[in-house]
Amino acid sequence: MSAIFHAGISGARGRMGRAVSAVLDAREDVVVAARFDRGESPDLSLCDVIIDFSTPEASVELAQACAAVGGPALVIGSTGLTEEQDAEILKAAEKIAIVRSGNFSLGVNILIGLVEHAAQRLDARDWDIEISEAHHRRKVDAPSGTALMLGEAVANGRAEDLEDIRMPPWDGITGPRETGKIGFSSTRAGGIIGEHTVLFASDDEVLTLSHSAIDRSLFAKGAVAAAAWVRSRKPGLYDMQDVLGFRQA
Ligand SMILES: NC(=O)C1=CN([C@@H]2O[C@H](COP(=O)(O)OP(=O)(O)OC[C@H]3O[C@@H](n4cnc5c(N)ncnc54)[C@H](OP(=O)(O)O)[C@@H]3O)[C@@H](O)[C@H]2O)C=CC1
Ligand SMILES: O=C(O)C1=N[C@H](C(=O)O)C[C@H](O)C1
Repeated sequence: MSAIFHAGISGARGRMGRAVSAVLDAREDVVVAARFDRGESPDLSLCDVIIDFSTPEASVELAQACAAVGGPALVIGSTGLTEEQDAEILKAAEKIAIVRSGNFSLGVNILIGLVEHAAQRLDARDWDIEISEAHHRRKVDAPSGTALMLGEAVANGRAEDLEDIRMPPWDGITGPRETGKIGFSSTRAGGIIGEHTVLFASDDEVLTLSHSAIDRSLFAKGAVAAAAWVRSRKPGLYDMQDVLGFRQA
């Protein structure tokens, strides 16, 4: 058995916080040293690593607080951060190790590589790309963090900046589709856990790459694997590609 570590859960009473709690409680090598929500201040010194699925504001505050005292390490799953909030997380990662991902599932992290590969090989002059996602009615941000990661994968494959090729949602008299742009669309309904599809369409054929999350515990298991990985890393901003060993040296 690996060495015991002390974990904290931020957003502990939320959907993901409860899923993380269940995964941690089932492990013999983890002591849950802190569980906290809005308005509660954890004793950071009790934890080797904190897993955070809360809100953009709460994630930034937590990262700043941990960075100010040189630890614990963090796993951040919150989505919907602004560019400024992204920059604050990056700054905190100069002082502590942080794994951040919009999706902790193995399947999505494989999908990212497939999407980048396809985007690199399918000529942007012939192939249009649309990214669609569906989630439960309580999700507050759109497009999802995963959809944006898939957009980044397309942009990397095409050697472009996502912000330069991202289109506003289709609505009204839009005119014809601009060559080389990526469209995003979102559905919010019922209890859908998380569906993502990247559609590549030419005049002659359509290729779809997609992922379905069947149970929310999927993300919790990935986040706990990230916590076990990051607690002994040096300061820096990491993602699931690092945790899974997919990053090329
Ligand atoms: N990366 C991934 O794989 C995944 C990411 N997510 C993302 O995780 C986030 C949370 O999702 P979900 O669990 O469904 O949302 P919930 O709304 O169910 O849970 C969020 C929790 O965070 C709490 N919270 C709010 N402010 C603070 C704070 N300052 N400190 C600590 N906790 C706080 C909330 O408390 P209160 O209710 O009192 O406000 C609530 O308990 C979202 O951004 C979602 O998109 C979700 C699934 C997977
Ligand atoms: O809010 C959710 O539930 C989810 N959020 C993440 C996202 O924004 O991509 C990951 C997952 O799809 C579930």
